[in-house]
Amino acid sequence: MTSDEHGLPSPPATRDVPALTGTPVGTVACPGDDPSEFEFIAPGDKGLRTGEFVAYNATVAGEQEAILARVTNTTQERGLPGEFLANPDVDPDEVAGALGVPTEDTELSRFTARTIGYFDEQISTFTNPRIQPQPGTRLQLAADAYLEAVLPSADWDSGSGTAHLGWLLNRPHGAANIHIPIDKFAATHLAILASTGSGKSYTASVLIEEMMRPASRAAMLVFDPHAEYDTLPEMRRDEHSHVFEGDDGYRPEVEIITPDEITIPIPDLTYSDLLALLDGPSDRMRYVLNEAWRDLTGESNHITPQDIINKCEDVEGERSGTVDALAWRLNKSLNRDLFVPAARDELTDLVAPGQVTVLKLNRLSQSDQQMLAAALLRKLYEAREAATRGEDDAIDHPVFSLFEEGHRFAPDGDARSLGILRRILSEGRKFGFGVGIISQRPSKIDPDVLSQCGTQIIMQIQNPNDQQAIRTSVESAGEDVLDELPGLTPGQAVVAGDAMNTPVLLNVRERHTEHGADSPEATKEWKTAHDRLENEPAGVTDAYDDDGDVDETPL
Ligand SMILES: Nc1ncnc2c1ncn2[C@@H]1O[C@H](COP(=O)(O)OP(=O)(O)OP(=O)(O)O)[C@@H](O)[C@H]1O
Repeated sequence: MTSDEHGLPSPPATRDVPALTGTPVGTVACPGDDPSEFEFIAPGDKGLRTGEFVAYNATVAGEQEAILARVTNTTQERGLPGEFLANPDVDPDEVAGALGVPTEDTELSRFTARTIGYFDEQISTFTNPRIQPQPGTRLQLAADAYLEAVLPSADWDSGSGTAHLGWLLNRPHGAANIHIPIDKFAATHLAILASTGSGKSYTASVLIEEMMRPASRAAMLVFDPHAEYDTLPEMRRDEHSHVFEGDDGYRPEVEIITPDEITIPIPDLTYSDLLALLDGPSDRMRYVLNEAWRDLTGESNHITPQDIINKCEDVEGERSGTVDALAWRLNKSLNRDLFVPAARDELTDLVAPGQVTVLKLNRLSQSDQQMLAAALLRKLYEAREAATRGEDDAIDHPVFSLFEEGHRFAPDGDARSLGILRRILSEGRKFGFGVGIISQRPSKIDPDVLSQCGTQIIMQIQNPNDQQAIRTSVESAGEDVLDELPGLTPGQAVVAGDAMNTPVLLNVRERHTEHGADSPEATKEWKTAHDRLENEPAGVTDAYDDDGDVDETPL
């Protein structure tokens, strides 16, 4: 492990690949079922687990190459006889003694491993030689420094920013750190998928912290329906200055936009947004509104609900029943604090380099959250398109947008935000617009959206439908890796896709800032709330009758 002057892990400094091999661990027994697989035997006490990396030497085109393989399965090869172990009164050591074998040698394991290949420094990725190791070939544990250098698809010489996500599972804390290239997942998008409570928002916060460090200074926008990212301003605290402060005095800006500050400008809506807001409009109402909206948006950047109603009246030529019905519907849906008349002409308050903006959407309905996302994403996307074409430099830097509860914004079904998200995910790379989708229900995400997320961080997933959705949408994670998902514990993840040369299992690192989304400790909070009620001064309504029963007086 390499670290900086503050002891923080730092990525490999050069493209030079360190030696692959390390401690001897086992011996190849035979080929496996699949042409890329082989089986090997190793003593049980070597601590090898599924997901671990082993290596062997082979001659490829006349050159000696060290070949990397991943352990995909493990079974017991030989242990103490079951009939003795079935009797709990018999000490296993006595059995081993009676058999004449030392206890530490009685466990042998048979492992299946899948060949990944040798690391080709010319093309900075693995090449599978498709040569099976001969039975009897010695295997070694792949060295930490080698794995740090070759697992992520980062170009260490380029000086591009990387995110320290954690360290390889099965290795000691911090022994083999994984730094993933930010440019890769910011360009071809990211998905963080896991069951509830498995560490999605924790991992997303680790990524945000990494992206906001001085080496990256990202422009980030977080759609946060559960107010889980409130603690990010801690990045600016002095105690974290060794992590987040640059030599030039840079510190990340954190803008937390609260629900009452969030607005949707009416001129930023489309005709179909308006229709979606209205309660069951008739065909005639649709026609009138369409005409009115086309005229109005061509004329002004400041539109009130009354302006729309007036324009509808112009289209009809009189205050008809259709206009009255539209007026009732428009007032009902648009006469709320959420909608404002003035178009958003400034986006730089929301996205700026070195700034993460968190939109706390917790008091908005799901359809309002989708409407807000649709209007804002369209604006941002247009700005990025214009900047890339050299037509406007309002947002002249890439943008990365993260969606908590991603299935709300890009559901496998209908949502105002789905169309623009699909577009950004398929074309955003050209315009420097990256998206991160976080979700506990991969099966409820639009399959096109999910399959366009080039890098995946997948944590524990139990639900078979969600596992299946990942299998069909995520090409890069092999069956052997996906089989691990149910057994992962919070904070453990599989990382696969564009940011990696091969999938890895890792422990996500600890956050520098506090985690803002811990589950409430229900029993403790009930007791505290009960004590508070008991000690309330006289005159305050008591939830309980004198006899201790709940007071059922109607409210
Ligand atoms: N890498 C980690 N290191 C330490 N603790 C972690 C890590 N990842 C998760 N945890 C712990 O696991 C718990 C759940 O994490 P988190 O809130 O991120 O889950 P989640 O998947 O986002 O859940 P939800 O779907 O309910 O929002 C947290 O209390 C957090 O403290």
